[in-house]
Amino acid sequence: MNSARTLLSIQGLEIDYLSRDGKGRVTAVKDLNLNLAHGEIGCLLGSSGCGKSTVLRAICGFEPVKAGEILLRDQIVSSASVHLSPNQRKVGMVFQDFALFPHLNVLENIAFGLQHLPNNQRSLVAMKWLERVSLSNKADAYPHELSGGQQQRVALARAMAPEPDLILLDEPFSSLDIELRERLAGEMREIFKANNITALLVTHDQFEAFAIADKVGVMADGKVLQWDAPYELYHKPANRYIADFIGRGVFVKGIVLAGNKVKIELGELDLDDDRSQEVGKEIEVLLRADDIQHDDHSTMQAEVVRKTFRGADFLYTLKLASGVEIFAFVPSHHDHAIGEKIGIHLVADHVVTFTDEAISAH
Ligand SMILES: Nc1ncnc2c1ncn2[C@@H]1O[C@H](COP(=O)(O)OP(=O)(O)OP(=O)(O)O)[C@@H](O)[C@H]1O
Repeated sequence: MNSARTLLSIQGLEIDYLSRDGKGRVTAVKDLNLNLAHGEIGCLLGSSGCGKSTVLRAICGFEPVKAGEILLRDQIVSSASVHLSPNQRKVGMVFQDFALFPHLNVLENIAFGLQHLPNNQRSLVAMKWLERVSLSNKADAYPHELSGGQQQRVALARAMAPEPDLILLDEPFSSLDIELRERLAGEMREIFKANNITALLVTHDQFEAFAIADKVGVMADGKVLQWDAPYELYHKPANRYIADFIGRGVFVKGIVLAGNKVKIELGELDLDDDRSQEVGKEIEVLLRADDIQHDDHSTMQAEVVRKTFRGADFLYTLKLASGVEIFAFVPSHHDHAIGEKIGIHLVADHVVTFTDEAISAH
């Protein structure tokens, strides 16, 4: 049963389409589950074609569902036998290209969704929302006179003004410059939190997802594989696919030692596991770029084989004596040449291991 604070609940959702040759059906979403509480920001993260947009369209009421249920405020709005129309759902949508009306000025764009209010109220309410996105000085401007980031804020104000229960955003940063995206994701989060807005967005960019969302669902092949806080996804990935998809890391071989430890080429790590592992068993250990620290005084050496300058740090690809390549973030004032050997040590304080399909994460 849903908790009283759950706003959106999706259970066992399945959606299919007519196949391109028209002869059968193809499944786009299957067995998808998630819950979003009031005031929470959720994000579906996955590569192209995994079914993200289909889920948003189904929540809006634009896509019929084959099985499962979508509930808003504990009311079924979509199932195999129930289908509320989009305007019965109190859901707002922000499209990828913002879809502002070019012939209306900013204030008129926002007022457009407020037809239910008397005329004298519409401009006042639209102005209030324009102030909330810090654009009251642009009320008379037309969309083409605004920057991409400003257009996005107008689109947000327009979606928020009718005070829907839930706002859905389809790739809200994809038409903006890459450098802007993370900053705008942070700004959007602040606007949603300040106005207690519940929102669900989709993106294929994990940095955007992490910058904005309280809960992120990693999607693959029509399913949400893990629905969790960004920190949990990074540090406690539920399976190998997620560990691989999130962050920069590699899997290295380890041997379980007595005392619940694991030995890898770089040293020993505590498994700290409730389920003790069989001594001598070979397992895989996830090593992220932030688990390796550069240390000039370390006797453990690795060769720089690749490096990417990221401003504050370099992402080094380092080759160990065995030939295994690992990643390390190193502050950018440590500028080492390709081919140079540098000292490193292991700083992993949580160990993510995989044995065949099973996983344990600490
Ligand atoms: N109208 C349609 N008819 C047939 N198949 C469709 C239709 N819409 C989507 N699909 C298929 O359903 C699957 C999921 O599509 P969807 O657009 O939801 O993915 P997505 O994760 O949002 O991708 P993207 O990031 O590229 O937009 C894809 O395999 C796609 O080809």
